[in-house]
Amino acid sequence: MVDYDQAQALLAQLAKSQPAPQTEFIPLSQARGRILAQNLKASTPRPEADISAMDGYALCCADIPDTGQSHVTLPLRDYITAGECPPPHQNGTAATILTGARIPLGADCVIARERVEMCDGTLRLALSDIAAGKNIRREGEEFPTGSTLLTAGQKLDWRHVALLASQNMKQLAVYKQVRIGLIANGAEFADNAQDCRAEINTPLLTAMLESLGLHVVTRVVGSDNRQDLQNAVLEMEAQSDVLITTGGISVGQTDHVLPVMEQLGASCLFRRVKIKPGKPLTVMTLGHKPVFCLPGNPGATAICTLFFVIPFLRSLINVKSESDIPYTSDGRSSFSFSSPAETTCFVPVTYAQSGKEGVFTAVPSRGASDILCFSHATGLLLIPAGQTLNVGDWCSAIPLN
Ligand SMILES: Nc1nc2c(c(=O)[nH]1)N[C@H]1C(S)=C(S)[C@@H](COP(=O)(O)OP(=O)(O)OC[C@H]3O[C@@H](n4cnc5c(N)ncnc54)[C@H](O)[C@@H]3O)O[C@H]1N2
Ligand code: MOO
Repeated sequence: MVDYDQAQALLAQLAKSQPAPQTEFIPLSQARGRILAQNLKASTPRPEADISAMDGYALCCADIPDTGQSHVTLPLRDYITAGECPPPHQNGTAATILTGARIPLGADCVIARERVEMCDGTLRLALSDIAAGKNIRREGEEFPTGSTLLTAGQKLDWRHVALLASQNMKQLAVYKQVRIGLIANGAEFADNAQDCRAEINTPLLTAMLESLGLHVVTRVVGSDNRQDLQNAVLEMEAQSDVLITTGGISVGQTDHVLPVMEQLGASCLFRRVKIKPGKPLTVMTLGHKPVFCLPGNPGATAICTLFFVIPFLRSLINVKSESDIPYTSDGRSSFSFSSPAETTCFVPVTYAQSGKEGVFTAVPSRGASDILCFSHATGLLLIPAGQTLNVGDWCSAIPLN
């Protein structure tokens, strides 16, 4: 049995010993949720050229005669739409221009259509409306050529897809998805069990892990038969990079995960951790493949995944933590809690803003099997073994959403 810090140190070592993530090229349409494996510098600025921000009329301020009048008239010449390269500005005229169209060389101001009057094909506009640069989006004002747009390790969502599209990227390099083989086991999950129970852990873990950009394959072994479990392990091992089992890792007569793994030649990285909930957590390696054996209680499974499995997988797939929801939130505790001398405890909490500071409040939990507490909580606090959290203490929580 190891303590929390020893388990984390062993997992960090195990992560280092894993092969470097492989990359592949995918089309932009499949980029969402994947981890970028290349840096992206702008080869095209945005906007690509000086363009009009309004439907209106392009003119050159220097052309406007100072007549001392409040209004001025200009003949209308060209008609410029987005997608065409307009001829240069003609002195003393205005050109009709649509939003997004390129500003003709020599023009430096756009007056919105609704600000002018038309009289016999001539434009009448207020002098006070005319100002150099008005309603013009300048080339590169969002970003010039050469600016860094994205860096490797970025988990891609619609924001990054927009940047990739701006560079006309049809293909991009991403890390190959780490494949997770997920096995739940227990005779209570067979459809025909006398006392059939709802199987929660594979949907729970799939939802957690897929949101990290991982590829998850699941298998529920609805029996307490050791051979069935062994067959499932072999089948899943062949199609995954990391194996996760839930249930059957404690000391009951039907807890077959450990003996099956040992029979298949797996070595133990650690067996049980001094944490609550989640004590039975065991990590093994089958060949080079990491195997996380999580306790069956869904609350314990969720906590072990958040504090052990996900940090391990994040380091494996090179994902930058700032590219996701911030990994922790900080605030003061509104309650006190003491962890036993040797056991690190996890407490579900809510987080609310009070003045300039966040405040954590404990959410009641029935322990390792409780899943409702997570829906009432926004985060989890870790209270190290032997330590007391007092009211007003500053602390950090892992957010749950
Ligand atoms: N004599 C001892 N008994 C137990 C100990 C111990 O140290 N000595 N540890 C307890 C702790 S702590 C935990 S946690 C559990 C973990 O046991 P297992 O990992 O072997 O899990 P199971 O016995 O298979 O199941 C426990 C519980 O969770 C339910 N479960 C399991 N899998 C799922 C699933 N996929 N979906 C929903 N619910 C699941 C299962 O029905 C049981 O109710 O052991 C304690 N016992
Ligand atoms: O560790 Mo168990 O998960 O507390 O019930």
